[in-house]
Amino acid sequence: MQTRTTPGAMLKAMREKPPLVQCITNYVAMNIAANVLLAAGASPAMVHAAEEAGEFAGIANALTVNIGTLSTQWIDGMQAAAKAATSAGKPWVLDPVAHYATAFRRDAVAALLALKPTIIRGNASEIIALAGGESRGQGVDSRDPVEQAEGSARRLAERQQAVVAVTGAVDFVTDGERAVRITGGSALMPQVTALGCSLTCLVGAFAATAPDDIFGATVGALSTFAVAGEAAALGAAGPGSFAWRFLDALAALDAETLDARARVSAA
Ligand SMILES: Nc1ncnc2c1ncn2[C@@H]1O[C@H](COP(=O)(O)OP(=O)(O)OP(=O)(O)O)[C@@H](O)[C@H]1O
Ligand SMILES: Cc1ncsc1CCO
Ligand SMILES: [Mg+2]
Repeated sequence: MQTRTTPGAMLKAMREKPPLVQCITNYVAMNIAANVLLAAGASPAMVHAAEEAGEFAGIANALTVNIGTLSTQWIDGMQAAAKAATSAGKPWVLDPVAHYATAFRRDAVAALLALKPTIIRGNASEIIALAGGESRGQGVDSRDPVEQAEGSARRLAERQQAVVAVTGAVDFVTDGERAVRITGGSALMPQVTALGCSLTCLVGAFAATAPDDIFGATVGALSTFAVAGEAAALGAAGPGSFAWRFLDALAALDAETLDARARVSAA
């Protein structure tokens, strides 16, 4: 492992001092993402209005920005919050949902990238397109394997001076120099909408807990999903029962089990 603290130690620290995480996320994800953060031990707040998003970022410990259900008013809130987080030295995470699909999304993401996100989390199609490649994504769904996005992720991390996380069957995390793969999870995860969006919020929670180890925090959050996903899949009959089992598995996960089951290898 190339991180300073283990995922389990970070999970424990997060539960001992729950971070306030401002999540600007989409209408589809709001409920499940808030429940995921509560199950993991963080305090979520879904605050996006332009009138208050910047002010709220001043009191939150981390910010996450997801463009899933975008509108002009939301963009103003996202930019105000990102600026406030950056100027207060707090980590913020960008989730560029389907940014390749329309000019509106592409422009919004370009403006957000200019505000220097600390971490970028997306699926393989999103990360390939963000680095300037040809992606096969269909709407919000990835149609590319993560292995194909590894080079794109490294280039994007260098260009943006950010940690980049690509998720899928095997996750990949890089800061441009270090890189790891994380295995685990379940094929049922992409069958439940907005689990990726929820993971982005959890990455924010881990980053709030370990702001001096952003790479390790990202690996910690992804490992938590991988281990909880694997546990939830054991008794699941399909996406419906997987969804509630996943929340239960997250809430039941302890630091020792996480560290014993997390499979992180250098890439
Ligand atoms: N085939 C798979 N096997 C195991 N885990 C998976 C698989 N596909 C996705 N995951 C896991 O699901 C979680 C969400 O990642 P995914 O790449 O599906 O996000 P996403 O496409 O942004 O999702 P959404 O847009 O629906 O929120 C991650 O923890 C990832 O590791
Ligand atoms: C289905 C969907 N549409 C816009 S955002 C979202 C959630 C998964 O990204
Ligand atoms: Mg997504």
